[in-house]
Amino acid sequence: MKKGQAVLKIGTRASPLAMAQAHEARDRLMAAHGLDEQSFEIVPLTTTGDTIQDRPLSEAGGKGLFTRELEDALYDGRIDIAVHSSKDMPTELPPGLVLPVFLPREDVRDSFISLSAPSIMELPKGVKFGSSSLRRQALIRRMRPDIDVVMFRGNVQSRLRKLEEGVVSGTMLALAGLRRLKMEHVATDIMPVDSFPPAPGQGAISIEHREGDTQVARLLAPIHDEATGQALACERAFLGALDGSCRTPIAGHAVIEGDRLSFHGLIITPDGGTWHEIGAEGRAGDAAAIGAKAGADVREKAGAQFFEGWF
Ligand SMILES: NCc1[nH]cc(CCC(=O)O)c1CC(=O)O
Repeated sequence: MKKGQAVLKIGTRASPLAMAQAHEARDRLMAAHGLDEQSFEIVPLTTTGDTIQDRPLSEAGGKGLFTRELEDALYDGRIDIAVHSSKDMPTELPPGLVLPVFLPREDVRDSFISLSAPSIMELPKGVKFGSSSLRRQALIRRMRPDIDVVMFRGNVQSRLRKLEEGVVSGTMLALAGLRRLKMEHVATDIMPVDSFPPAPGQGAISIEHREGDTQVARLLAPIHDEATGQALACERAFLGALDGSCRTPIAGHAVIEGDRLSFHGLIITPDGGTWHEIGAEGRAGDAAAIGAKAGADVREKAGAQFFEGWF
């Protein structure tokens, strides 16, 4: 792509966080190739996941709700690339599409947000806590079985309003999202990864495009971050081995140091009462195999009855 020539169409959800992620991808492409804004068009699309506000996404069909519209637009050429939160990406892609590019990962941790207590442990007994993530709900219940965990959706602004109105006493958001929105200051506390492990893919932006689109692949190559790609290969393989869906509280976090990878995974019942953890280490180049084995191992450790009733 040369200056003033073809325009790369960047598909994204229309939410403020998704738009920030699309701009980050565009800015990295501009810097890598010495291009200006005229070479790119950001195309915001509304997805099913954005329009359903009244019920848990896990009931509405789970993963894919945020990505299907973008994938249709890739198929019919309305967009050339789709920028995603990796956390929202199903482990299996539709035919003819690839997800080969990951931008350098933001902070993977969850943040606790409250106007009434400095930490989860200091929340008064029995108060309401809002989250729509089954993983966060289960991990909160593990820490505080007395707390009333309620469904809570919507963007950052609407969640903060509900906190002010006293609808809930606390909620949780990915620190990465807050940072990208320049709203880190609303975080009350930051959860440690050991006791509150993040979702597979949390904090990483990924880019999907049509298989065999070599022009786009070449354009994207310089903005891919290899360490993030390896961590994500491990985490997504872990999720895949567990048939990961939104109905399954699963956490998985891989850390890359040089050519080494270490992984921590956890599966937990929705009530937070029972969980199984797994640790794994190996070569970063074996990321996907390490994640898949960790998934198989934790599944065996847990036993079939662990999954009954909620898979
Ligand atoms: N499912 C919504 C979603 N997808 C990605 C992020 C945060 C940003 C990230 O993890 O990269 C969020 C919101 C949240 O969990 O706070």
